[in-house]
Amino acid sequence: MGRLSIHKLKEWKAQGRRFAMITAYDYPTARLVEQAGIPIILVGDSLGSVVLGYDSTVPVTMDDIVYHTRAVVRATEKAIVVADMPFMSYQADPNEAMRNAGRLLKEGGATAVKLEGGSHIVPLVRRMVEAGIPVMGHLGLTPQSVNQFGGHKVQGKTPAAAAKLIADARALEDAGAFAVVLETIPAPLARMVTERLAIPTIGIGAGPHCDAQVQVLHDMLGIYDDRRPLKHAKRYAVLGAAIRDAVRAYIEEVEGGAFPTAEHSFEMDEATLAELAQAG
Ligand SMILES: Nc1nc(=O)c2c([nH]1)NC[C@@H]1CN(c3ccc(C(=O)N[C@@H](CCC(=O)O)C(=O)O)cc3)CN21
Ligand SMILES: CC(C)C(=O)C(=O)O
Ligand SMILES: [Mg+2]
Repeated sequence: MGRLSIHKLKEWKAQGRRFAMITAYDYPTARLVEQAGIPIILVGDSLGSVVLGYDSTVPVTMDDIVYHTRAVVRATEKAIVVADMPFMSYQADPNEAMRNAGRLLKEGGATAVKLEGGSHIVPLVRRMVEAGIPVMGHLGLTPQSVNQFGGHKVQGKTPAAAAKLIADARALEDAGAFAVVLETIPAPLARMVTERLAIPTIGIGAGPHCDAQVQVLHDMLGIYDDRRPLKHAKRYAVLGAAIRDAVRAYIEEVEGGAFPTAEHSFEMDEATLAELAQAG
Protein backbone atom coordinates (compact mmCIF):
# COMPACT_ATOMS: atom_id res chain seq x y z
CA MET A 1 0.00 0.00 0.00
CA GLY A 2 2.85 2.39 0.78
CA ARG A 3 2.92 5.75 2.45
CA LEU A 4 0.45 8.57 2.09
CA SER A 5 1.28 10.83 -0.87
CA ILE A 6 2.31 14.43 -0.23
CA HIS A 7 -0.14 15.42 -2.99
CA LYS A 8 -3.09 14.25 -0.88
CA LEU A 9 -2.47 17.15 1.50
CA LYS A 10 -3.34 19.78 -1.11
CA GLU A 11 -6.52 17.83 -1.91
CA TRP A 12 -7.38 17.77 1.77
CA LYS A 13 -6.97 21.54 1.96
CA ALA A 14 -9.20 22.01 -1.10
CA GLN A 15 -11.83 19.82 0.63
CA GLY A 16 -11.54 21.79 3.85
CA ARG A 17 -10.27 18.68 5.63
CA ARG A 18 -8.05 19.53 8.61
CA PHE A 19 -5.21 17.30 9.72
CA ALA A 20 -2.61 16.90 12.44
CA MET A 21 1.15 16.44 12.35
CA ILE A 22 3.21 15.45 15.38
CA THR A 23 6.89 14.99 16.14
CA ALA A 24 8.44 11.61 16.98
CA TYR A 25 12.09 10.71 17.32
CA ASP A 26 12.21 7.00 18.09
CA TYR A 27 10.69 3.61 17.26
CA PRO A 28 8.15 3.11 20.07
CA THR A 29 6.65 6.61 19.93
CA ALA A 30 6.54 6.61 16.12
CA ARG A 31 4.62 3.30 16.24
CA LEU A 32 2.16 4.68 18.76
CA VAL A 33 1.45 7.90 16.86
CA GLU A 34 0.95 5.99 13.61
CA GLN A 35 -1.39 3.52 15.33
CA ALA A 36 -3.33 6.56 16.58
CA GLY A 37 -3.78 7.61 12.93
CA ILE A 38 -1.35 10.49 12.43
CA PRO A 39 -0.81 11.13 8.69
CA ILE A 40 2.48 13.08 9.02
CA ILE A 41 5.34 12.58 11.47
CA LEU A 42 8.03 15.23 11.84
CA VAL A 43 11.48 14.19 13.00
CA GLY A 44 12.00 17.70 14.32
CA ASP A 45 15.26 19.27 15.35
CA SER A 46 13.25 19.96 18.53
CA LEU A 47 14.75 16.59 19.44
CA GLY A 48 17.72 18.69 20.58
CA SER A 49 15.52 20.18 23.30
CA VAL A 50 13.27 17.27 24.17
CA VAL A 51 15.47 14.19 23.84
CA LEU A 52 19.09 15.38 23.83
CA GLY A 53 18.92 18.01 26.58
CA TYR A 54 20.26 21.04 24.67
CA ASP A 55 18.71 24.43 25.38
CA SER A 56 18.09 25.15 21.69
CA THR A 57 18.00 23.40 18.31
CA VAL A 58 21.30 24.98 17.23
CA PRO A 59 23.63 22.09 18.30
CA VAL A 60 21.63 19.37 16.46
CA THR A 61 23.66 17.64 13.72
CA MET A 62 22.86 15.87 10.44
CA ASP A 63 23.95 12.60 12.06
CA ASP A 64 21.45 13.15 14.91
CA ILE A 65 18.57 13.65 12.45
CA VAL A 66 19.58 10.71 10.21
CA TYR A 67 19.83 8.38 13.23
CA HIS A 68 16.42 9.34 14.62
CA THR A 69 14.75 9.39 11.19
CA ARG A 70 15.86 5.80 10.57
CA ALA A 71 14.19 4.67 13.81
CA VAL A 72 10.95 6.51 12.96
CA VAL A 73 10.86 5.13 9.42
CA ARG A 74 11.40 1.55 10.70
CA ALA A 75 8.39 1.98 12.99
CA THR A 76 5.94 3.24 10.38
CA GLU A 77 4.46 2.26 7.05
CA LYS A 78 1.69 4.75 6.25
CA ALA A 79 2.73 8.12 7.60
CA ILE A 80 4.67 10.70 5.62
CA VAL A 81 7.95 11.13 7.52
CA VAL A 82 9.39 14.65 7.28
CA ALA A 83 12.95 15.21 8.52
CA ASP A 84 14.10 18.63 9.73
CA MET A 85 17.30 19.92 8.15
CA PRO A 86 19.36 21.03 11.17
CA PHE A 87 21.11 24.37 11.65
CA MET A 88 24.00 24.89 9.17
CA SER A 89 23.15 21.82 7.10
CA TYR A 90 21.68 24.02 4.33
CA GLN A 91 22.65 27.63 5.08
CA ALA A 92 26.36 27.59 4.18
CA ASP A 93 26.46 26.08 0.70
CA PRO A 94 23.73 24.96 -1.72
CA ASN A 95 25.66 21.90 -2.93
CA GLU A 96 26.21 20.74 0.61
CA ALA A 97 22.51 21.42 1.29
CA MET A 98 21.55 19.17 -1.64
CA ARG A 99 23.79 16.36 -0.42
CA ASN A 100 22.43 16.71 3.13
CA ALA A 101 18.82 16.64 1.98
CA GLY A 102 19.69 13.60 -0.14
CA ARG A 103 21.13 11.87 2.94
CA LEU A 104 17.86 12.35 4.84
CA LEU A 105 16.02 10.52 2.04
CA LYS A 106 18.69 7.93 1.13
CA GLU A 107 20.06 7.03 4.57
CA GLY A 108 17.21 8.22 6.76
CA GLY A 109 14.38 6.96 4.58
CA ALA A 110 12.43 10.21 5.01
CA THR A 111 9.73 11.17 2.50
CA ALA A 112 10.48 14.88 2.67
CA VAL A 113 12.66 17.49 4.33
CA LYS A 114 11.78 20.72 6.15
CA LEU A 115 13.85 23.91 6.01
CA GLU A 116 13.46 27.11 8.02
CA GLY A 117 13.42 30.39 6.14
CA GLY A 118 11.87 32.58 3.47
CA SER A 119 12.96 34.23 0.22
CA HIS A 120 16.68 33.59 0.79
CA ILE A 121 16.19 29.79 0.60
CA VAL A 122 13.70 29.84 -2.29
CA PRO A 123 16.29 29.00 -5.01
CA LEU A 124 17.46 26.06 -2.90
CA VAL A 125 13.89 24.84 -2.38
CA ARG A 126 13.32 24.98 -6.15
CA ARG A 127 16.50 22.99 -6.79
CA MET A 128 15.53 20.35 -4.22
CA VAL A 129 12.05 19.95 -5.68
CA GLU A 130 13.52 19.66 -9.20
CA ALA A 131 15.87 16.98 -7.89
CA GLY A 132 12.91 15.00 -6.52
CA ILE A 133 13.14 16.01 -2.88
CA PRO A 134 9.77 17.11 -1.43
CA VAL A 135 10.19 20.23 0.70
CA MET A 136 8.11 21.59 3.59
CA GLY A 137 8.72 25.26 4.43
CA HIS A 138 8.84 26.80 7.92
CA LEU A 139 8.19 30.52 8.59
CA GLY A 140 7.60 32.80 11.57
CA LEU A 141 9.42 31.80 14.74
CA THR A 142 12.16 29.73 13.14
CA PRO A 143 13.98 28.37 16.23
CA GLN A 144 17.35 27.96 14.48
CA SER A 145 17.46 31.80 14.41
CA VAL A 146 16.80 32.13 18.16
CA ASN A 147 20.10 33.94 18.62
CA GLN A 148 19.18 36.44 15.88
CA PHE A 149 15.65 36.96 17.26
CA GLY A 150 16.96 37.35 20.82
CA GLY A 151 14.58 34.70 22.18
CA HIS A 152 11.49 32.71 21.24
CA LYS A 153 9.22 35.65 20.46
CA VAL A 154 6.04 36.03 18.43
CA GLN A 155 6.99 36.97 14.84
CA GLY A 156 5.19 38.94 12.10
CA LYS A 157 3.71 41.56 14.42
CA THR A 158 4.64 44.70 12.46
CA PRO A 159 3.06 45.52 9.07
CA ALA A 160 6.46 45.09 7.38
CA ALA A 161 7.20 41.75 9.07
CA ALA A 162 3.69 40.46 8.31
CA ALA A 163 3.94 41.51 4.64
CA LYS A 164 7.36 39.83 4.38
CA LEU A 165 5.95 36.61 5.85
CA ILE A 166 3.06 36.56 3.38
CA ALA A 167 5.48 37.17 0.48
CA ASP A 168 7.82 34.43 1.77
CA ALA A 169 4.94 31.95 2.00
CA ARG A 170 3.90 32.69 -1.58
CA ALA A 171 7.50 32.36 -2.77
CA LEU A 172 7.85 28.97 -1.08
CA GLU A 173 4.64 27.78 -2.71
CA ASP A 174 5.87 29.03 -6.11
CA ALA A 175 9.19 27.21 -5.57
CA GLY A 176 7.28 23.94 -5.16
CA ALA A 177 7.04 23.46 -1.38
CA PHE A 178 4.15 21.05 -0.59
CA ALA A 179 3.23 22.64 2.76
CA VAL A 180 4.47 25.34 5.10
CA VAL A 181 4.75 25.42 8.89
CA LEU A 182 3.76 28.72 10.51
CA GLU A 183 5.23 28.97 14.00
CA THR A 184 4.31 31.48 16.72
CA ILE A 185 2.67 34.22 14.66
CA PRO A 186 -0.57 36.11 15.31
CA ALA A 187 -3.68 34.06 14.45
CA PRO A 188 -5.08 36.69 12.04
CA LEU A 189 -1.83 36.66 10.04
CA ALA A 190 -1.85 32.85 9.85
CA ARG A 191 -5.43 33.08 8.60
CA MET A 192 -4.43 35.46 5.80
CA VAL A 193 -1.55 33.20 4.72
CA THR A 194 -3.84 30.16 4.83
CA GLU A 195 -6.43 31.89 2.62
CA ARG A 196 -3.81 32.99 0.09
CA LEU A 197 -2.02 29.67 -0.44
CA ALA A 198 -3.17 26.51 -2.23
CA ILE A 199 -0.73 24.38 -0.23
CA PRO A 200 -1.63 23.60 3.39
CA THR A 201 -0.42 25.73 6.28
CA ILE A 202 0.56 23.78 9.39
CA GLY A 203 0.36 25.90 12.52
CA ILE A 204 2.06 25.79 15.90
CA GLY A 205 1.17 28.77 18.03
CA ALA A 206 -0.47 30.22 14.91
CA GLY A 207 -4.15 30.01 15.83
CA PRO A 208 -7.12 27.94 14.69
CA HIS A 209 -7.33 29.00 11.04
CA CYS A 210 -4.40 26.97 9.66
CA ASP A 211 -5.19 23.92 7.53
CA ALA A 212 -3.28 21.67 9.90
CA GLN A 213 -1.56 21.76 13.30
CA VAL A 214 1.74 20.42 14.58
CA GLN A 215 2.78 19.78 18.19
CA VAL A 216 5.94 18.53 19.83
CA LEU A 217 5.10 15.06 21.19
CA HIS A 218 6.83 15.53 24.54
CA ASP A 219 4.93 18.79 25.18
CA MET A 220 1.58 17.14 24.36
CA LEU A 221 2.28 14.17 26.58
CA GLY A 222 3.42 16.23 29.54
CA ILE A 223 6.81 14.54 29.81
CA TYR A 224 8.15 17.77 31.37
CA ASP A 225 5.38 18.36 33.88
CA ASP A 226 7.81 20.23 36.13
CA ARG A 227 8.37 23.00 33.54
CA ARG A 228 6.11 25.93 32.75
CA PRO A 229 4.02 24.81 29.76
CA LEU A 230 4.70 26.72 26.53
CA LYS A 231 1.75 28.92 25.57
CA HIS A 232 1.35 27.23 22.18
CA ALA A 233 1.31 23.71 23.60
CA LYS A 234 -1.59 21.76 25.12
CA ARG A 235 -1.04 18.86 27.50
CA TYR A 236 -3.24 15.95 26.43
CA ALA A 237 -1.67 13.68 29.05
CA VAL A 238 0.65 13.98 32.04
CA LEU A 239 3.04 11.13 31.35
CA GLY A 240 5.79 12.78 33.40
CA ALA A 241 3.80 12.15 36.58
CA ALA A 242 2.78 8.67 35.43
CA ILE A 243 6.41 7.68 34.71
CA ARG A 244 7.68 9.11 38.00
CA ASP A 245 4.94 7.32 39.99
CA ALA A 246 5.66 4.02 38.23
CA VAL A 247 9.41 4.25 38.91
CA ARG A 248 8.77 5.21 42.55
CA ALA A 249 6.52 2.16 42.98
CA TYR A 250 9.22 -0.06 41.43
CA ILE A 251 11.92 1.34 43.76
CA GLU A 252 9.68 0.80 46.80
CA GLU A 253 8.84 -2.78 45.83
CA VAL A 254 12.48 -3.68 45.22
CA GLU A 255 13.58 -2.09 48.49
CA GLY A 256 10.72 -3.73 50.41
CA GLY A 257 11.09 -7.14 48.76
CA ALA A 258 7.65 -7.06 47.13
CA PHE A 259 9.21 -7.40 43.66
CA PRO A 260 10.00 -9.83 42.15
CA THR A 261 7.69 -12.67 43.23
CA ALA A 262 7.31 -16.13 41.67
CA GLU A 263 5.20 -14.57 38.93
CA HIS A 264 8.26 -12.88 37.39
CA SER A 265 10.78 -15.63 38.22
CA PHE A 266 11.81 -18.90 36.53
CA GLU A 267 11.67 -22.38 38.04
CA MET A 268 14.12 -25.23 37.64
CA ASP A 269 12.93 -28.87 37.54
CA GLU A 270 13.27 -30.88 40.75
CA ALA A 271 15.60 -33.54 39.26
CA THR A 272 18.15 -30.99 38.09
CA LEU A 273 17.97 -29.24 41.42
CA ALA A 274 18.52 -32.54 43.31
CA GLU A 275 21.50 -33.44 41.09
CA LEU A 276 23.01 -30.02 41.70
CA ALA A 277 22.52 -30.32 45.47
CA GLN A 278 24.21 -33.75 45.44
CA ALA A 279 27.20 -32.46 43.50
CA GLY A 280 27.67 -30.06 46.42
N1 LIG B 1 9.66 21.28 23.99
C1 LIG B 1 9.78 22.05 22.91
N2 LIG B 1 8.67 22.49 22.28
C2 LIG B 1 8.76 23.29 21.20
O1 LIG B 1 7.72 23.67 20.62
C3 LIG B 1 10.04 23.64 20.70
C4 LIG B 1 11.18 23.13 21.39
N3 LIG B 1 11.01 22.35 22.48
N4 LIG B 1 12.42 23.38 20.96
C5 LIG B 1 12.60 23.94 19.68
C6 LIG B 1 11.60 24.97 19.41
C7 LIG B 1 11.70 26.18 20.32
N5 LIG B 1 10.33 26.56 20.48
C8 LIG B 1 9.84 27.48 21.40
C9 LIG B 1 10.49 27.70 22.59
C10 LIG B 1 10.02 28.60 23.50
C11 LIG B 1 8.88 29.33 23.24
C12 LIG B 1 8.40 30.31 24.24
O2 LIG B 1 9.02 30.56 25.24
N6 LIG B 1 7.25 30.91 23.99
C13 LIG B 1 6.64 31.89 24.91
C14 LIG B 1 5.82 32.88 24.12
C15 LIG B 1 6.66 33.76 23.24
C16 LIG B 1 6.25 35.22 23.29
O3 LIG B 1 5.45 35.57 24.16
O4 LIG B 1 6.74 35.97 22.45
C17 LIG B 1 5.67 31.17 25.85
O5 LIG B 1 5.28 31.80 26.84
O6 LIG B 1 5.33 30.01 25.63
C18 LIG B 1 8.21 29.12 22.04
C19 LIG B 1 8.70 28.17 21.12
C20 LIG B 1 9.49 25.74 19.68
N7 LIG B 1 10.22 24.50 19.60
C1 LIG C 1 7.82 22.50 16.03
C2 LIG C 1 8.12 21.91 14.69
C3 LIG C 1 7.47 22.65 13.58
C4 LIG C 1 9.60 21.74 14.47
O1 LIG C 1 10.20 22.31 13.59
C5 LIG C 1 10.32 20.82 15.34
O2 LIG C 1 9.70 20.07 16.12
O3 LIG C 1 11.57 20.80 15.27
MG1 LIG D 1 12.31 22.19 13.81
